[in-house]
Amino acid sequence: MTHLSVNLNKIGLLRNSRGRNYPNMVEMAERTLQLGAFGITIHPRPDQRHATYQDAHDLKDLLKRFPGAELNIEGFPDAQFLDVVLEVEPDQCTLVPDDPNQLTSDHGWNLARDQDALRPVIAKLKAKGIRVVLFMDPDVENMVLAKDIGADRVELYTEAYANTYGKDGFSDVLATYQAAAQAALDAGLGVNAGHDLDLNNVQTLCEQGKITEVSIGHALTAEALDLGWDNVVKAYLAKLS
Ligand SMILES: CC(=O)[C@@H](O)[C@H](O)COP(=O)(O)O
Ligand SMILES: NCC(=O)COP(=O)(O)O
Repeated sequence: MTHLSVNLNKIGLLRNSRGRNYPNMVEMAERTLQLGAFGITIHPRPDQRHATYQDAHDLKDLLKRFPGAELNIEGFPDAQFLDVVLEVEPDQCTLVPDDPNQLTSDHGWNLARDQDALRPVIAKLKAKGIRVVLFMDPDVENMVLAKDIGADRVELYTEAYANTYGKDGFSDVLATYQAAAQAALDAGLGVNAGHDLDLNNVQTLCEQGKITEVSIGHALTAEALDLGWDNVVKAYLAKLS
């Protein structure tokens, strides 16, 4: 079974578009956890275009009422992000190499270049008992280094997987992800996955049992426009069970 962490960025985007607290992030998170989701993910970006730093605090308070459920905060480790994460102390922090002005996350870490900057950040987060995940492209050769610099898990960036799903050449791309997941496991890392996963493509990625957790938000929110939020969360849980 693979854990489902629902990314609520797009709930924040809708909320922020009208300047009122509707839809309410905490209420949507509570509803999602009551449906059986393993956790909640948010990715507060420096411009707080969707998830905010205050959401991180509010969701941490909510998660105290759901023993066993987890809060995952994703983002680039700039000073403000790290201050918030070290104060909130989520169960998991996924470090993502995004620039502030990126539309969305679109690449994993270049560990050969970034390892010296990442090591102290990872150590500081782990000293607080926070599980640290590195957002990574599915490159087999980087997994040992990810472990060496202190990561607990990697999150495989799955846009390439999603873009080729069901098309010519997909089997080769799937093999790349499965090999990267196995290399991470062999290096002593846990394996998460995320970005552009959806109800159609998520099961194939997870069926070999190598993926501990998927975080899904954009497609899940769009699918909920057709199927309803509760039905979509339940559908993902069924696919991942
Ligand atoms: C790291 C990643 O791929 C996603 O978790 C990210 O949160 C997507 O961010 P947006 O919701 O801003 O596109
Ligand atoms: N880390 C991936 C995530 O949290 C959500 O990505 P997406 O489903 O919004 O593409």
